Amino acid sequence: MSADTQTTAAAAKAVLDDLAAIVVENFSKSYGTHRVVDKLSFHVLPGEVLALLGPNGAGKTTTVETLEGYRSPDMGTIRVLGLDPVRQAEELKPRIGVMLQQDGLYPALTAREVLSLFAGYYEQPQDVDALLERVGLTDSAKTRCRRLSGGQKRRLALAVALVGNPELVFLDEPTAGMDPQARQTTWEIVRELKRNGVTILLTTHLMDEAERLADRVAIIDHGQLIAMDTPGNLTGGQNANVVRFVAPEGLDCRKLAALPAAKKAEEVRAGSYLIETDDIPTLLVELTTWLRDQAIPLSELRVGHGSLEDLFLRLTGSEVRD
Ligand SMILES: Nc1ncnc2c1ncn2[C@@H]1O[C@H](COP(=O)(O)OP(=O)(O)OP(=O)(O)O)[C@@H](O)[C@H]1O
Repeated sequence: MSADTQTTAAAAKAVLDDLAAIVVENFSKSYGTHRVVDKLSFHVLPGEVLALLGPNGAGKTTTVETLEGYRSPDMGTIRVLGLDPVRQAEELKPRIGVMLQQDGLYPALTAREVLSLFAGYYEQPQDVDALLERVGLTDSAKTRCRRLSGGQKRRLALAVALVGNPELVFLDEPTAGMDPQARQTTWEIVRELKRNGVTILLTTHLMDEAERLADRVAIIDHGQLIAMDTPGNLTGGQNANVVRFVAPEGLDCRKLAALPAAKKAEEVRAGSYLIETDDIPTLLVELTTWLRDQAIPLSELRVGHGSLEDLFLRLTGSEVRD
C-alpha cells in the first residue's frame, strides 16, 4: 500500500469512527484463560439495524454486555454514541435502551409497576400505559412479574428497553420464547424504531428474524468476525442456485455431487442435503431419478437461492438453535 493510500484509508477510518453509533475495534475478552472474544472489530452506523449471529458461546452476549457497559474490555476500543460505556456510563445510560436476556425483573412487582419504576429514571419517558398496550401487555398490567409467562416477560423487557425513548437499543434475543403473534408485534416495533432513526443491535438465533429486520448481519464464531454484510449480499454471494432436500441421513454426497448437473453436494445437517447447480430443472430430474432407482424416500424438496441459514451452517458448522 502506498503512503497516499494509507493516509486516505486512515482518514476514512477516522471519519467512520466519528460518525458511527457503535465502534468496536480489536476488542478482546477472556474469562480466566478462555478467550471468548478475539480481536473483534466492526462499526454500526446511526439508524442501522445490525444483527449479531453466532452459535452458542460465540461471544455475542459478552460483546453486547461490554457495549452496554456491564463488562470491561481486556483489550481494544469500544465506543457507543461516541462515549466509553464504562467510564462515561452516566452520560450514556439515558441515551440507550437495553433488553436483557434474563428476565428476573422484580418478581413481586406488577408489570405496570416495573415499567413505571424504569420510566422514573428518564427525563422524558414514554407513556407507560400506551407502551404496555404497544407490547401487548395491557391485560397483564396488574400481573406480578413472577406470574408472567416467558413470552410476556420478554415483552416487558422490551418495554423497559424502550421506555426512555433511546437513540440506540440493544436487543438480546428479543423474541426468544415469544408466540408467533408476539414475535410479529416485536418485529413491527423494531421496524417502527428503525423508521424513527433508532440504531439497533440485536442478537438472535433466528435466521428469518435477522433476514427480515437487519440492514447488515455480522456472524461471529469463537469470538471472531467471520462474515459481515447485508443479508442480500451474504446469501447472493454464495451458491446462486441450490436444491435442498430432506431424506434419510448418511446418503453418499460424492454420488450426489457426481450427478451431471450437480456442482457440489453436502449434508448440511443430519438428513438435510444441499446441491449447487447451474441448471435446476435438469438436476431435479437427475436427483429424483437417482432417489427412485435406489428406493430412497424423499420427504421435502425445495429450490432457490442459498439462505442465510445455509451460509451460517457452512461458516460455523453449527446447528441453529431455536
Ligand atoms: N461470567 C463468565 N465467566 C466465565 N465464563 C463466561 C462468563 N460469561 C460467559 N462465559 C463463557 O464465555 C463464552 C461466550 O459466552 P457468551 O454468553 O458471550 O456467548 P453467546 O454467543 O452469547 O452464547 P449464547 O448464544 O449461548 O447466548 C461461553 O463459553 C460462556 O460459557
